[in-house]
Amino acid sequence: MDKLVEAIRKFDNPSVVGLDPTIALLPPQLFAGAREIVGDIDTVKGRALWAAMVNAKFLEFNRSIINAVKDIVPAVKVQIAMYEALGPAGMMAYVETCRAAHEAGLHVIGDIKRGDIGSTAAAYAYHLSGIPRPNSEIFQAFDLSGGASENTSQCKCLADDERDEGKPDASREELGFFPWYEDSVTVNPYLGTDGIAPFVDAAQQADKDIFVLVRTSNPSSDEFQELMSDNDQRVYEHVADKVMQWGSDSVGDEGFSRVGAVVGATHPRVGASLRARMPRAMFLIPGYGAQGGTASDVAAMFDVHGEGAIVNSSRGIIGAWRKDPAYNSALSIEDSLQLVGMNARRAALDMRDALNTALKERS
Ligand SMILES: O=C(O)c1cc(=O)[nH]c(=O)n1[C@@H]1O[C@H](COP(=O)(O)O)[C@@H](O)[C@H]1O
Repeated sequence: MDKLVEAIRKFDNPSVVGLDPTIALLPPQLFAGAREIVGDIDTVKGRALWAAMVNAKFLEFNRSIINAVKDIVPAVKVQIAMYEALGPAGMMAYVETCRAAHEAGLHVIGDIKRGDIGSTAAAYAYHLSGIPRPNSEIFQAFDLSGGASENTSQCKCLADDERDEGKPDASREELGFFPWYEDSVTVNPYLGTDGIAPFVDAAQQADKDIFVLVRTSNPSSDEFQELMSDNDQRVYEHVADKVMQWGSDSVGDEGFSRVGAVVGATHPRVGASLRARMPRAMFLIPGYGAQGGTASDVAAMFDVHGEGAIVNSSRGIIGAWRKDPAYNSALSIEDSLQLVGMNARRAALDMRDALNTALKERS
């Protein structure tokens, strides 16, 4: 987590902007003329065109936000569900969003919330470690290796593209190619250690991080997470102990392991107790703003130095333009996107200031 801690310090801002676009969060003028372009929505072609158009607009919208906040926030969290919902083109919009954020110098948290049996988790973990070269196990499993020169050259070509951008170092080159542009991903611990271990290994290999769901922000999260076990511990406390264990071999120079914890802003008391229980875990704290969490709710989830946590707001930032009286439907696309960016920036600055004030006031 060293790089994330450094980025937070650089901007004196422990917050992350969530890029969770939906059609309702985009200014309607972005879809002007959609009917003519899409034609008959009840045809396969019409729906495919609509999905492609929405994805292109998501990307345009995200870029305007990234540009507006890249000099004041350290990170973005990109929620894959919003893109996946639109089919294959959505995955490209996800990747291009991550790429745009990465190229703007932002730390990219891929909110992919994966978790599965070990062999499947190993495949998901390629989000971090990169897609392997053709002579490696995953290609053999799909029978794509064995002298398949075409595949070899395809992979080499993708690696070359990256080399041209001057990104990967030699060890990354050996691993494979990196189409996702994520610095960390979220994972679900419900399947236990074998579902998490591949992510920990991949993170270690690729100098990246993971965030494990420990105490989530949503209303029914207590159905399982608060259950009491035989030894008087709640389920989320067991998960917290596992997070510490999974991260024990990867504590960085700043004192945090590669295995962080997701703790909802909507549980201030539990969050404070988890802080003490997981001193080496960086917290990713969603639930600020739209879900009701406030700066004073999350202040106790930071460590004594006011570090060790990053707070996410998605709708509260990317949808801030909707409350701006300066918005009107006659604005041009360019002007509406400028308004989106300006409001996102203002909301992000307000959030930064609120968090820093709450951190100062608690001591
Ligand atoms: O892992 C997450 O990021 C996450 C965990 C959690 O407990 N609660 C939670 O809201 N999230 C995510 O954080 C974002 C919250 O969005 P807003 O409520 O709009 O700020 C969404 O992408 C959620 O999927």
